[in-house]
Amino acid sequence: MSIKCAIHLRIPDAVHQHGEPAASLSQLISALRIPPSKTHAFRCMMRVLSTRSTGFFSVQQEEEGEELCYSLTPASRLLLRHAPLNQASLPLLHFHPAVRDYCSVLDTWLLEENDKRTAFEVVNGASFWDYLAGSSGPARELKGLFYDAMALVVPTVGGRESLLFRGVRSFVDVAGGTGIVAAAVAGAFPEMKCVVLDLPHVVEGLPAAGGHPGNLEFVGGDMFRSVPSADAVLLKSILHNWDDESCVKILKCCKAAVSGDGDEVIDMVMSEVGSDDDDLSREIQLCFDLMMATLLNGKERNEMEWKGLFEEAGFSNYKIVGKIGPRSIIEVYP
Ligand SMILES: C[S@@+](CC[C@H](N)C(=O)[O-])C[C@H]1O[C@@H](n2cnc3c(N)ncnc32)[C@H](O)[C@@H]1O
Ligand SMILES: O=c1cc(-c2ccc(O)cc2)oc2c(O)c(O)ccc12
Repeated sequence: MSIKCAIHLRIPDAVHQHGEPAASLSQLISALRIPPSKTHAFRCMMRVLSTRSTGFFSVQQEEEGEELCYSLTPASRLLLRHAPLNQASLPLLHFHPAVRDYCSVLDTWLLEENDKRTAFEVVNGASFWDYLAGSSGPARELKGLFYDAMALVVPTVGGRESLLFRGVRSFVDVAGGTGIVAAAVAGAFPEMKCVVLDLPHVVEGLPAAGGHPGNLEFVGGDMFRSVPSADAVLLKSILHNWDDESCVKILKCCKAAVSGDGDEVIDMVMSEVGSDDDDLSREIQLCFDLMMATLLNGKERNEMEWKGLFEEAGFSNYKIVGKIGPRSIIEVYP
């Protein structure tokens, strides 16, 4: 809650604008117009945001008895309004009422035996994807935050030097959202025909929004029914949203669509306890696994589980060709 508050009040920007030396508490109180009746609470919040484990500000005290002064840390730099890698959408997404409310009923949801709905659906009356299609203010706000947050996970798959797209003349980003990854690929490979397939309400109006390379096309559709034909397809952060049966359906549609080398899957491969993955990657994988199990009917999978899905969908082989933090790149061959 303190992070959400810091983002909304733009505390990192106030510290940044103050410049060197670090901003004192009273300078921040004055810049942010905190009334006298709330200065104690503001001080408490700044202290919480400055502990070693929270790490949003570092604190200095020039001399004993003098005021504490605050400066930015790598974490709070990511919350600066104009930071190129601004990450503010992620905490705001998780504090959106529809998300916050479903997270607060997990105890009763876990005990409900005869209800196959996700915790998100129980609380919000619609699946996550149907909710995002809604036209209410909160739905539009969540949709904006969600696609902004997804844009933070744009792995470096799109560069000209990327081996993933060698010899590929056409590719489809299946459920490619608002096309951030596909636009990077299309820009790096102007000779390649690139298509983003996603639900109609997601891609509606996107080509006309401008700023997209000419070789990028948006198609509204349903990946469970059909995927446009191409040399290769990409599935990034998709299969972890779905149960095994749905994944096999999606993969079969992808297999029917590809005429070239095959599919690229970018998702997490759950590491085993004691593996080479660092603790943070493992912790992120575990949190995503829980989020997928409660927000959607999805899950994170270990290598054997991935292998089982690819085999059941009729693919001949697969190879884990790279890692990006907690995520892996898996090539899957027809
Ligand atoms: C987690 S997002 C990933 C978006 C994108 N691949 C990325 O990594 O930024 C999942 C996407 O699946 C899309 N989706 C859900 N159901 C779909 C369906 N039946 N057909 C096509 N896209 C679908 C959603 O609209 C959403 O954009
Ligand atoms: O609700 C989310 C949030 C994310 C997410 C996590 C970390 C980031 O740095 C950015 C975005 O990812 C999601 C995702 O991959 C998904 O399939 C569903 C929901 C979410």
